Amino acid sequence: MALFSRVSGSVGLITLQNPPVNALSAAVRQGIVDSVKRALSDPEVKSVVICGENGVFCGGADIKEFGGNMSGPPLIPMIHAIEAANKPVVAAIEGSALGGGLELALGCHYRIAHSKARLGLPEVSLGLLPAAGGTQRLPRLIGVPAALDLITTGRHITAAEALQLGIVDQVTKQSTVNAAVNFALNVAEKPLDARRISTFPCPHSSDLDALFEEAMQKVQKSARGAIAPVACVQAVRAAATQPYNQGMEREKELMATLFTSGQARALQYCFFAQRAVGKWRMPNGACWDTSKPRPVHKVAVIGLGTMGRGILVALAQTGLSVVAVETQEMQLMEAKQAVSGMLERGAKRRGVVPTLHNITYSQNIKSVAEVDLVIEAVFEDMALKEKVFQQLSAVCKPGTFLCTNTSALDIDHLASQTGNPELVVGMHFFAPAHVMKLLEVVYGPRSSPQAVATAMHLGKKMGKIGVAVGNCRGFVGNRMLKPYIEQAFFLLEEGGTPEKIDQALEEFGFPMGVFKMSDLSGLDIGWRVRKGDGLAESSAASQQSPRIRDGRRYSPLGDLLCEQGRFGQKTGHGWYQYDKPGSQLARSDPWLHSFLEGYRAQHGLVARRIDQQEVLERCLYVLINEGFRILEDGIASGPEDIDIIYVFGYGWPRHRGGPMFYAGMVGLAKVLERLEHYHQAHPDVPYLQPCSLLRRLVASGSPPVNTWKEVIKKVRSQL
Ligand SMILES: CC/C=C\C/C=C/C(=O)SCCNC(=O)CCNC(=O)[C@H](O)C(C)(C)COP(=O)(O)OP(=O)(O)OC[C@H]1O[C@@H](n2cnc3c(N)ncnc32)[C@H](O)[C@@H]1OP(=O)(O)O
Repeated sequence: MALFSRVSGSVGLITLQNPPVNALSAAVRQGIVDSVKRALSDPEVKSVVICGENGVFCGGADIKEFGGNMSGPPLIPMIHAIEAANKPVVAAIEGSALGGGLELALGCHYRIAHSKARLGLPEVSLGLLPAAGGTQRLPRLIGVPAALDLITTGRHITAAEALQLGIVDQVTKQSTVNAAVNFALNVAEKPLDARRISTFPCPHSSDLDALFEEAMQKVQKSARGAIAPVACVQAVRAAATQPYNQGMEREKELMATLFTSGQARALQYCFFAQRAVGKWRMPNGACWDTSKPRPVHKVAVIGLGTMGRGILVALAQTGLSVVAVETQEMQLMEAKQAVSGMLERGAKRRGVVPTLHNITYSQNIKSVAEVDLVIEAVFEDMALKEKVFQQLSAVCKPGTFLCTNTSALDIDHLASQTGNPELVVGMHFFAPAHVMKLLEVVYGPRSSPQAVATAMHLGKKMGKIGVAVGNCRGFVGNRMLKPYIEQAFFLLEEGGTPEKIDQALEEFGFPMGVFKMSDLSGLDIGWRVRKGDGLAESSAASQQSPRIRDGRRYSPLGDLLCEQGRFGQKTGHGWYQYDKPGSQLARSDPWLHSFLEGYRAQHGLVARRIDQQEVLERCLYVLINEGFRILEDGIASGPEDIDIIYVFGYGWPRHRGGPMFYAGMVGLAKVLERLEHYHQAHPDVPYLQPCSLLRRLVASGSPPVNTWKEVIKKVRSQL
């Protein structure tokens, strides 16, 4: 809805009403159309202000309407009618003016924003473009380069930046509606011709071709196969090179292609999935409604290696007081310097004061006695973590939450080392922890709902997307990664190369393939785990067949590289070679190729040609299959949890919606058929055996992803 009222005698005030973000639903659009007509026909009204209820101007088109039948007045003529009005229309922007909301404001003759408002055209992140004239008006208002930046990145800007760019005419710290009404009173009789953005010429540089070529190259490089950013550039190009009406036709044509694309569906699914995971639910039904987080004022981080430092930075940036404990003096000094640098650089980027004074450094674990929550980030070794948890349990005040940043170890076992296992949860951050958005909050069988609520709440404060998951080896993300990496190793044995396998995965949209990723994280990490599991034995010492473990196919390739001291980027050699230890540019390594040839010859393996399709099917479907097992086991509460973990923690291309959504797009029957096919060819690889939940979903007609939870409930109730 939109409410019309008359204020200050002659100002027509139109208030958008659609909580929580005043999205432009059919009813809101109808309300605007009716209110504008009323304002223009009322002789007492001399000027108009458009604002949003509850301190939010407008969050844009109603995304929930996109999947269905879109009724109600369309946006474009509605905005044209506002721009063509013969009375001044002022947008009073508080909170957010995003997407269609900003396009509505660009149709107004003036824009006044509150200093805390955020503006942007984020349609690209939903697989769309600003198709209510945004691609045509914005470049005419602020020039091509600035418009390209905002439209292709979808970034939200502050009111100050909007003022600097010329998007808004005034910024206020007072009541925006009052400021806009006063402004409207002042401009009531002013001519409007120079205020209609669609009539502006598009300001250009002399070499438009070069400018757009550069923009297109930049966008294609970062888009990783997403089509919307490319369409955004094409639409802005139309604004720069064609008259407004023709540009609008081009915008419409490009939008028509995007609107029905699978990518737009995937990206919109991600939008809602991200919000759905924020409303976590444990198997016992605990959620925000039943479990309130306990206030956390003081936090401790134990262990200042790479992960601990990142966590410390993220915590300090929230303004919380943090105690940082590192027992090794040298490591403590290095960490202190590194953390200060990270905080200073981050503060400079954000134009704020660095929060260095929030941190107290100590070598003594007893200094955490008064904190409300501890995040342990010591080396990934169970014996060491056990000891730390025993110490924490002894020194912390009663009620302190004890969290571990383990990426795979048993939360329940660590909880059993303490006097209060209900206070223990996992907080699994992703490297670099001050940058990566994902946080797996892992509950064990004894973790209290309040501990989960507190960890989720703290994560949100740190700017993380928390996903609450159950306790199992590797939790969700790393558990699914294991069969994915295993398949990549098998593909190498069968004739693949790191380059070809990585290329297939990068063309799919991952920022880096499995082997480059493994070189980056360090091959020794997996080696240590495999040694701990009794899998990786030195080839000389091994009593077992080198390629079989417990009757299952096993590839010792990773172990053999580690035996050679090839740990990846940090040693200058891994699956690739690097100019020097620590360099990032991966180059093909002839040594590796002859090593693979020798290995195949030694084991009687005949290399065959492996195409891109096989790489994708084997690596991705096996990962998806494990995702179904995770759902069946109740470790993740729904496919959205898995998808958000993969999109935000593992580089899964967002425009493909996450692995579980992707499986639905490919067709569950096809995923099942290909898994059966590969399992038949490799019966000694249990991960390839299709999971029973997948079979059940296919048998029940492959229902859409948002209905799987019902099927899962049934399957689990029958177990
Ligand atoms: C035919 C098309 C023609 C023209 C092109 C125009 C296209 C568009 O305008 S597309 C939409 C562009 N807008 C956006 O992408 C903004 C999306 N929203 C946000 O970024 C944020 O929600 C916010 C910054 C506006 C507010 O953030 P926050 O306060 O953190 O709240 P939440 O994100 O949790 O959202 C609360 C609640 O609102 C729902 N919601 C938000 N935006 C929309 C929307 N545009 N349409 C429908 N629903 C929206 C969101 O899902 C949450 O719902 P739940 O509480 O049920 O989870």
